[in-house]
Amino acid sequence: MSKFRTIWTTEDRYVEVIDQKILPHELITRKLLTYKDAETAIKDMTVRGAPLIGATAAYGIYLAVRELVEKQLDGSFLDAAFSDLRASRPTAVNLFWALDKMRDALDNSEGDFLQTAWDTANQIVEDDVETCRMIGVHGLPFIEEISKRKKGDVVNILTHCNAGMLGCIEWGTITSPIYQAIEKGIKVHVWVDETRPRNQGSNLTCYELTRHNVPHTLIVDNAGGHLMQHGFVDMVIVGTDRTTRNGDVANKIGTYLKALAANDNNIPFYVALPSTTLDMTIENGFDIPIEERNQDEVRYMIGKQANGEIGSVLICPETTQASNYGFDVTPARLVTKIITERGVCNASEEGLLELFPEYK
Ligand SMILES: CSC[C@@H](O)[C@@H](O)C(=O)COP(=O)(O)O
Repeated sequence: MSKFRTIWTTEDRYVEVIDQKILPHELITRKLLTYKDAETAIKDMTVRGAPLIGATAAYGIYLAVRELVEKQLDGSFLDAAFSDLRASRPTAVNLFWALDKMRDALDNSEGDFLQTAWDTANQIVEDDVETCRMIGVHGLPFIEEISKRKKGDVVNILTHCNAGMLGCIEWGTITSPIYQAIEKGIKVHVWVDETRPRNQGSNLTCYELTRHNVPHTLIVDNAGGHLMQHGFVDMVIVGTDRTTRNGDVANKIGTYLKALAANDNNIPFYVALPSTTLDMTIENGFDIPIEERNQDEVRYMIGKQANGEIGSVLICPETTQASNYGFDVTPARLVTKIITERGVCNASEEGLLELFPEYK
């Protein structure tokens, strides 16, 4: 299966990303020349998805070191880069993980800081590719099992937001088992929640499933419960932006409601978790900072208009105020299993520690 990447380096050692704000209508790339470009790309969601946010921040630090060296700036410039990038988005812990990793590497560098920053950021990217591939290896048996039970009939999988390769580097977390199932000839169909207000489901998940010839159907965010009640969903699989010590899972707003509906209908609810999204410093999900974004993301909808132009339309009275929480927390008790690059575990401290004993 041919894959594409969401972030890559150029011959002149800058960084390029896909502009996810205008997918699926146009495939345009943006070159990041400074750490400020990386910061803006994260803030305005040119790039998004926990692992990709982390990778972009890591390259942001590389770009800051490069600017510092080229313009002979002092260390306060790098400190500013770290604090600006840290403030770019609050919920996905991969951002802070990647920045800490860059800080450690620079603190322990024995000479060429620029090379250290370059190597470390590149390694973060390559590691994510392998992590996602392995999540697919460990997640595939769940799809295989359902396929066998259904005697080779289509396995219907519901997902929310985009935890595909567009949220990562390659493979994706929830899409990795799906792509690997398709490669094995298993019949799969994906129900894609549109995921208001930014529509990562309709814009991004549908885009990448189309690109990989995966049968899928777009549904409104409120359809999942109905589909589950009528036996049209065999499993739910979602990504995460931060999973805490007790197994609580923060993910795109609306994930919790899908977990409740899955639980009520005895449908397994899986979370694909790269270890870079694990936050063992937080006991439970209530302490996760939940992003609140601009209300206009709710008040307006963006799309391609009949004249071919990409634009927005107001969908409520001019004076109506909106609230825009970006994420919610699914309690561990509603999660059937967590699928990581090291294997599968229960959504609990015990379960996570079995796979990640270094956090004991
Ligand atoms: C592998 S990506 C996992 C999560 O980051 C994803 O499910 C998600 O919620 C993305 O939110 P976004 O606001 O688009 O960055």
